[in-house]
This record gives sequence, structure tokens and C-alpha cells, in this order.
Amino acid sequence: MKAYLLDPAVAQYVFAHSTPPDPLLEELAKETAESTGDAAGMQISPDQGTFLTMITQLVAPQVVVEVGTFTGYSSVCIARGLSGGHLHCFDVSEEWTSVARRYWERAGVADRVTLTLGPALETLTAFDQPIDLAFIDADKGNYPGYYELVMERLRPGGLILADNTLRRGHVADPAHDETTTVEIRQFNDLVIEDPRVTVLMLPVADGMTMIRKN
Ligand SMILES: C[S@@+](CC[C@H](N)C(=O)[O-])C[C@H]1O[C@@H](n2cnc3c(N)ncnc32)[C@H](O)[C@@H]1O
Repeated sequence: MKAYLLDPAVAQYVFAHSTPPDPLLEELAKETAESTGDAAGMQISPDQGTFLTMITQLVAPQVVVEVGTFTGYSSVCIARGLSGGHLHCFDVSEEWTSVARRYWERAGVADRVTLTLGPALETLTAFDQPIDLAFIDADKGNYPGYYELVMERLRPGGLILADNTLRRGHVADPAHDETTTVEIRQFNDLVIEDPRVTVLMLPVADGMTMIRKN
């Protein structure tokens, strides 16, 4: 499991005292690992999945947006937390999201999930519903664009969650200039300087930032 910033023994303790994934999510993780190779590392970790379900239950959103669906792990977790709301997923990959579609059916949440395929900067621009909750987990260079498109549609009090905002801790090392680290660092700076929001970075998995629109 991903817990880049924790001592391994502490990480084990954390996982042992957090609700684990059910057999369906374990099967999805296994199928993703077997069928997508190195790309499987893009999947959120099980503790993040539990977090997404809990936060969705707490926010009780009507409209949720997910940017970056892959094979569906995070979307199943979000959809399971819904009580009457709807999840709108955005991704470019027909192949990867075909796996997600199967697991939405098996999880019994297909009727509360809509998938739109295409570059998310374009498909989100065409999305015209007020958003209550958003999860951003796609190509890192476009995070500022996704953030602004979501912010324009986010209700006051609404919440954005952005994944991978610590880049294994590299963002805190000014000498680390790998492209994605620089992109995420710029995104983190943009968010903390935005007067419209309240921000909390959580050192969960690869870093997850909670951004509440004031
Ligand atoms: C990190 S993965 C998402 C992981 C997913 N949240 C999960 O829990 O398994 C990133 C996803 O973003 C998608 N993506 C990359 N560039 C994109 C773009 N420009 N527009 C929409 N989706 C994009 C990829 O196809 C990939 O499925």
C-alpha cells in the first residue's frame, strides 16, 4: 500500500486500524495490477478509498465530479458514499474506463455514475451543473485548469480533493526539479494563494489536499 511519508511499521499500524477494502475493491485492484502493468500505480490506495467514501457520506453531495477515473477504484468508493446524488466521471481512456464500467455494475452503483470520455479541459468546460464535491486525479500539468473549471461551478461550501499533491515528499525539496514535481508545486502554490478557499494538505498516501470554497 502507498504510504510514502510514513515509517513502514507506522504505515502497517495505520492500515490495520482503518477499515479495509471489501472483496470487490480487492478484486478490482488485482485485475488492475494484472492488466495495466506499470499504470496500476495510478490507482488510489485502499485508505484513500475509505476516506473518499466517508467524505462523500459526510458532504452528502448532489453533484460530484471526478477528473481521472482509470479502472474505477476511486469512483466506486465515491459512488458508494452517495445517498441520492450523482457522480460525473471524466477520463480520456475508453480502454481503462471499460473496466470501471464493469465494476460500477458489480458494485450496484452504475445508475448513479455518468462517464464522459475526452480531454477533461474540454468536457468539463461543457459541464453546466453546480458542483458540491470534486476529486481531481488526472494529468498533473492540467491541475490548475481543472481547478479553475471546478471552482467556477463549485457551490460555496463545496469541497475539492486533489490527489498526489506531495509527490512522495519531493515538493518540499527545492532541488527536485522533475517536471511533475514542478507542476504539482506550482499547483500547491496557486491553491494556497487563492483567497476564495480554505486549504488542508493531508499526508495520506501521496498527499491529498482538501480545498473548501468559502
Ligand atoms: C491517476 S489515474 C486516475 C486513478 C483513479 N482515480 C483511480 O482511483 O484508479 C489518471 C487518469 O487520468 C486520465 N487522464 C489523463 N489525461 C487526461 C485528460 N487530459 N483528460 C481526461 N483524463 C485524463 C488517464 O486516462 C487516467 O485514467
